[in-house]
Amino acid sequence: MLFDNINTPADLKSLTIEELPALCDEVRKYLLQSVSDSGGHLASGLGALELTVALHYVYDTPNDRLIWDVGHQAYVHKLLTGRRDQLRTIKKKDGLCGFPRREESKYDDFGVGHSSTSISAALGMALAAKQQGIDRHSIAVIGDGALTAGLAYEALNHAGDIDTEMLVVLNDNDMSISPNVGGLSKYLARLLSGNFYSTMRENSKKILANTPVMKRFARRAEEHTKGMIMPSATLFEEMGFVYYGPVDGHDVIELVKILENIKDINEPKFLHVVTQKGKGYEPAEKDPIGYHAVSVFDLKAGVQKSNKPSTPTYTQVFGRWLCDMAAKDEKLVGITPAMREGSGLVEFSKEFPDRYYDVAIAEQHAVTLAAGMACDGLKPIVAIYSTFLQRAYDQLIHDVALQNLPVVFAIDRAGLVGSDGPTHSGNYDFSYLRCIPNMIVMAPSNEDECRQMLYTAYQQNGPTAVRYPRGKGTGVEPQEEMKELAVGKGEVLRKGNSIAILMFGSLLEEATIAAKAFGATLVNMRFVKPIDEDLIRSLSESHELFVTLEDNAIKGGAGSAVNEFLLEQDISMPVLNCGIPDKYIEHATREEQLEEIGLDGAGIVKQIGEFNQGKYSEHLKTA
Ligand SMILES: Cc1ncc(C[n+]2csc(CCOP(=O)(O)OP(=O)(O)O)c2C)c(N)n1
Ligand SMILES: CC(=O)[C@@H](O)[C@H](O)COP(=O)(O)O
Ligand SMILES: [Mg+2]
Repeated sequence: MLFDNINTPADLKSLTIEELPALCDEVRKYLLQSVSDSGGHLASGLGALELTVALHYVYDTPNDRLIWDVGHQAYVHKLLTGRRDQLRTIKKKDGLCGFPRREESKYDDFGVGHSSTSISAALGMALAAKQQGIDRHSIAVIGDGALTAGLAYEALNHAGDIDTEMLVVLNDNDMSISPNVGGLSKYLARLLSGNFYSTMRENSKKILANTPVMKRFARRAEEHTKGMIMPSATLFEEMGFVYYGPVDGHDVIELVKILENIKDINEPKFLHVVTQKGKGYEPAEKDPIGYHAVSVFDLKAGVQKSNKPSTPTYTQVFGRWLCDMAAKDEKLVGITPAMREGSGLVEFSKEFPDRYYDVAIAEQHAVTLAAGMACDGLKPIVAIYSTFLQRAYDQLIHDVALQNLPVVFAIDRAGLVGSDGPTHSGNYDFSYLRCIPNMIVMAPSNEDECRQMLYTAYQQNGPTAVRYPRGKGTGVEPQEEMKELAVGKGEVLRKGNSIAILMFGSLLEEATIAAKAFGATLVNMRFVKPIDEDLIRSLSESHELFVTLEDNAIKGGAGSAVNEFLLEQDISMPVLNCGIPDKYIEHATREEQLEEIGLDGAGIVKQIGEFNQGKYSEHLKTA
């Protein structure tokens, strides 16, 4: 077996080019077995497999810089760079990171996870090499989905204008997580049709047209070129790149030859590679969405759709609410930046196709689009992961909040997200939202409250945010009825003695354990902004310690809001702020992450018991 002896790119280079197709078959089998055993991102890696082998075969990594956009497709990169035996640990506690990570390997040249950064980073490294007289190539591998984000064009605009050698490889599989959308996707198809047919003519139509992936692209090309005038030069050439392609991204020998031919051309280069997401595993080829990210599954049976009825996740609660609210109000529109499935908009997109907008990977555009819609009578819901909303922070402030526009931000994956690790954690939205004037910020303690908060947010005339974690909460089935909550009001769940636990968001089970352990008062604060000042004031008169609790950074978080109020009001009151400490929390399960930072029940008990030299441990009820 060829792959048995391949641990580094140097080993790879010992093979003949003719051996590479067989190697790819072995790597594909290994990848499938490993990811079916461990879970992780799969379809993208299958699609980028031959490209990964060819790049490491031709280029001198790690001296040459190779940057993977998003990085979810880089499992084969990890296999070929000394991490084969660890691949089964990927995304697990103390295991490999799910994305390239500088600290993990000298072959991981740039940390990724958020899309569309690769061209900027690769250009930065190309310029650094040039300025320091280092002989080094710089390559960015970016998908057609990632190429829909504005950041990629900022980089292309710069890279194409300066005579610095670098290579941008577009891995075009016509898929984002969902099918790719937008004019660019159609443009790439037109490119295929123009260059595609000329390439096919040159390289003998029979061979290329009959490869499944090229046949599929031929159909796609036809579809998007009816009556079109073929561009004389591609967009990328107009921006200053030398354009090559499209080429079959599963023909590893062809890829090697092309990469060797263009490697030393001293220009900004753009290689358009066409691939199939999920290539080589029929279930994934047929369902690239379902195999984008997988849990452990049986290779023979494939991923099984779980049909056991259980209480809905927060995401499902949102998706159901969106449809129910849309049925009541025709002004409602739903916007997602390329996360239809993850954010729970599949049902809405089917029931209300004319009010559903997937704007591709374009978070900044999503937010300002919503602002424009809100100016002229619509009620937009921006469904977005907390971590990805970070990319549209200025648009949220400048275009929505400053103009006090009625946009609802349905923020999913808030707080610790588990196996995707620090690049995807939503640890900061309390901190980055509550400082913005006009914002209302809510955090539900269970799935029913999530529904009520979404409804409450929708009733407001200004910008609102409801943030909720990945997965399920306390398993409370949402009521059908939607009712408006009193804005800025929390609720006392449990009256206790001298300690009051002020909980913000989804740590209700953990907070309840701690409240019972100390016989403490437990408060569901519900609103981070406006915070329930009257409740805080009255509780301060009957308690001797506040414990604030949040699945958010302590710094600037909800606990800070309590601290600020007490200080402003000259209320002297000890406060223990429990939340995410000022560091990055590594990938693990969410439960392991919470335990690691003392936000599980026992951890909160320990924090309270040890606070101020154990002053309050006397209140600890004997077990
Ligand atoms: C800024 C940002 N928004 C959204 C995502 C979520 N996301 C991860 S992969 C992906 C699709 C990427 O499509 P493409 O670049 O074509 O890669 P492919 O999966 O097709 O290989 C998206 C939207 C992200 N990682 N970063
Ligand atoms: C790579 C990427 O950014 C997405 O695939 C992300 O991993 C999805 O996260 P969820 O699995 O929480 O939807
Ligand atoms: Mg793609």
